[in-house]
Amino acid sequence: MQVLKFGGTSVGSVDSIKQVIQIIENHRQNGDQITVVFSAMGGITNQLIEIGRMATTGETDYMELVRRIEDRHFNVIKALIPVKEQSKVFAHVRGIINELEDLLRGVSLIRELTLRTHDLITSFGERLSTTIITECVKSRGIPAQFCDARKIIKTDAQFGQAEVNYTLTNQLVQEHFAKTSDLQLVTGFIGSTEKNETTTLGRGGSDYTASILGAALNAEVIDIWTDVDGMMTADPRKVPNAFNIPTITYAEAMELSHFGAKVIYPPSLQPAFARNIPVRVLNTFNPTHAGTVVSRTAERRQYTITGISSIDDIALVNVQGSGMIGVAGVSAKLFGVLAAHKISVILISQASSEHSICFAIDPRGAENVKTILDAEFATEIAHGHIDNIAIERDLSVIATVGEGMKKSSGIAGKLFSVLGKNGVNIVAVAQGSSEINISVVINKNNLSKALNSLHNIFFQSEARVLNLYLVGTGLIGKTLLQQIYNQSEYLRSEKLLKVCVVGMTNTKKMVLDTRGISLDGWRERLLTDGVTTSLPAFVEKIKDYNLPNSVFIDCTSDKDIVQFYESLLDANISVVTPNKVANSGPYSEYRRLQRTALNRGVKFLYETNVGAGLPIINTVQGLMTAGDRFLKIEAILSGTLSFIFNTFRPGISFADVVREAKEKGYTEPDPRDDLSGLDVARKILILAREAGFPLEPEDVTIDTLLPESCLAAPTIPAFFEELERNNDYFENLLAEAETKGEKLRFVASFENNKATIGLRPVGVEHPFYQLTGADNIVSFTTERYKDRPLVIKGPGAGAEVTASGVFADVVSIGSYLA
Ligand SMILES: NC(=O)C1=CN([C@@H]2O[C@H](COP(=O)(O)OP(=O)(O)OC[C@H]3O[C@@H](n4cnc5c(N)ncnc54)[C@H](OP(=O)(O)O)[C@@H]3O)[C@@H](O)[C@H]2O)C=CC1
Ligand SMILES: N[C@@H](CC=O)C(=O)O
Ligand code: NA
Repeated sequence: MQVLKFGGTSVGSVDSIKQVIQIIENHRQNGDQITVVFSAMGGITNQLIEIGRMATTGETDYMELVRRIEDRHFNVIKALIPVKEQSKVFAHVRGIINELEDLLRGVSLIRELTLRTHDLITSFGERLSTTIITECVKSRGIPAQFCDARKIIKTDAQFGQAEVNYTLTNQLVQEHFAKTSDLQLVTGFIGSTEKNETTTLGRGGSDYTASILGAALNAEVIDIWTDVDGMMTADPRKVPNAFNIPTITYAEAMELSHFGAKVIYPPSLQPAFARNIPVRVLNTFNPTHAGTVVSRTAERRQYTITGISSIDDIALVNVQGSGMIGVAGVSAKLFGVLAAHKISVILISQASSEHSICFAIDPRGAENVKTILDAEFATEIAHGHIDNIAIERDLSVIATVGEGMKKSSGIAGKLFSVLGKNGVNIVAVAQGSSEINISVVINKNNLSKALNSLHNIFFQSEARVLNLYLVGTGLIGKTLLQQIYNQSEYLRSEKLLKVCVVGMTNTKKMVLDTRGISLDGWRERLLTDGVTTSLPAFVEKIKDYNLPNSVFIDCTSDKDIVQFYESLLDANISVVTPNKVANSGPYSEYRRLQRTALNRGVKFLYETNVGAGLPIINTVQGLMTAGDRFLKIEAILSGTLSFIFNTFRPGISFADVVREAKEKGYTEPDPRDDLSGLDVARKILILAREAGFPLEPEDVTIDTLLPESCLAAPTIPAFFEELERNNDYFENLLAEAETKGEKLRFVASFENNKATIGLRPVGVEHPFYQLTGADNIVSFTTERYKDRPLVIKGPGAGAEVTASGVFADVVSIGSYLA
């Protein structure tokens, strides 16, 4: 025997009832012996409750609602039962509705609704749905019988939530089923007392009916047909990556449902559980999906945890005081009084110091709880043994559930670490000794971020999402987007990293979309959906979204944007940038950003500040971490100037060579920054700082290579004009060097706390002499690299190598967060 149960949405419309009948027919074709339980059509039970309420107040409009209920059932008859059989069924249903109307008239007369009458009113939902479906099934030639559960499920007289008399019920069920071979279609949710008064079975009612029948008939399986593909690893409305759980134990299902997973109500499965009958949760609207099997033992799984659930709004009550330490009975008194007032406690946590106990409750009852406890502990509070009862609101609780957590170490570590890296503060923690649930209380505004980052980390085979916000879609920004686009498949399959650009902006337009901006059409998206740029608004939105694993990428050379870095880092958002402005201002600002990132456990990365994608900053940081000490740095740090002095020849215009450097993507957005030496000054300053020296910008001496008039040029076109005018000056510089067999190199050096930069002619014996193209070279002399320096050399400017360095920083954050 198999027991099937169809919930409210499954029997909620003509189309869905057709689906249900199809499922029943499939079972019959397979030769399965089945019994089917039905809920009321979706929404009807609530309407019946409302009708009952209206009747007690004397409102007569309830008749209108009764008509609507009747119409909904009549429409099913019209659609699914052959015309010539309809009138008989209409009459039958009308009879049931008449009974309801008589009852309501009575209620309306005495203006009183007892729980007993309430149960009787709500019983009509299941009676109506099951009646019409029985007729539909019979009209298809299937021998079927309507079975009113009130005849076989016997309960006590606790109306609203009656207790089942299993001995009597089992006997009645077995007798009933022994008498007939017709398919039994049973009303869910209802039963009756021994005096035949109608009762209801409380929360999870129809599932409970299926479970009672399954247990009494020793069914091989109970199928709960719903409108979702079984239970999910998390609520898919909050965690888009949530997926189906194929098997789950009763205990896990119980824990998850306590924390808000509402697909089934596991306590109602207790009779099935006691007899070790598996329960399948299936989708009426996707019947071939395997759903979820709930059973005593789940098969071995891929993941250590089974699901994550949450209660979105809770309040935490904190009872603390020195008078609690070592005093027996405080918690007994506390929880005794809560129980006496029927206050349900969601979670409890007590530190072993016994100094405080905190517990979570429904926030709607918080004021009441405070009043109760203030009264109960009035003496202790008056004597100062217990502090005032404190209530904290706007909190959520997240439960991480799984049998796989039992005796497996590192789970809590992982949980706290991922929340920590995402800046989610943990207010309280509880783990039961069953070890299948770790619950954390957090601020409500972090709920979505916490759920998503936990889901991401525990369900490892799915790619972890890295959420990127890009400012600047110029040369470097657009090249970066192209590289991300080209590499996304590799990152997803080989690094389990899903890189998702969720915001982008330039000086004109900005667009934000938490679902991600498609990278093969980002320009169009920016044009069509973009709104006028406002950097403060962009940054505020990023903080508002509060997405896990967020990275802000600044691909501008803007000076003002850096003012946002600190608050972003403070909000646990990592920052990656090729922009040198933040790191080359006052030392205190540089230091503050480093500290903020460190304190927040997020990353501030800027490898491309020096030598573009060449691993220069990482190398310096590596040496520093390992305890080396820097003695001297000598370097060529400008790709632009390298290129210029490797290309400029007598007879070629110097200005044209600079133009060519710009076209090749080597220069700063404003090439005056390269030619004036400012760009190199920033780089040597950053290198010195990374090497542990607290230099200020004014500590860098610049021997400029430009004539005064070029330096003073007010615009970029005027600058190029000045370069044209000074062509002789540059030719002379070159000629002078060449006569000595030397080459011109713009060299930066740092030694004895002093940084200098300037044009230096270098002879053939000098290591910088051979440099070609736009290459950079850096030579580090340190305590450990003293006899021969550590040298890094290669292309130090250009869109591809720079974007690639930015990209590498971004991906390293992905690995760190994982
Ligand atoms: N080229 C190279 O080899 C290297 C460059 N870098 C650094 O990379 C950075 C970017 O350079 P590059 O791509 O050439 O510069 P571009 O001028 O090509 O692009 C800058 C982008 O930033 C946008 N932008 C500027 N200010 C703002 C603002 N306030 N708000 C929003 N958007 C803004 C611009 O918008 P719009 O499009 O509307 O003008 C543009 O899209 C610079 O800091 C540079 O120093 C670092 C290492 C090497
Ligand atoms: N304009 C710079 C680019 C890298 O920072 C250069 O020429 O080196
Ligand atoms: Na670099």
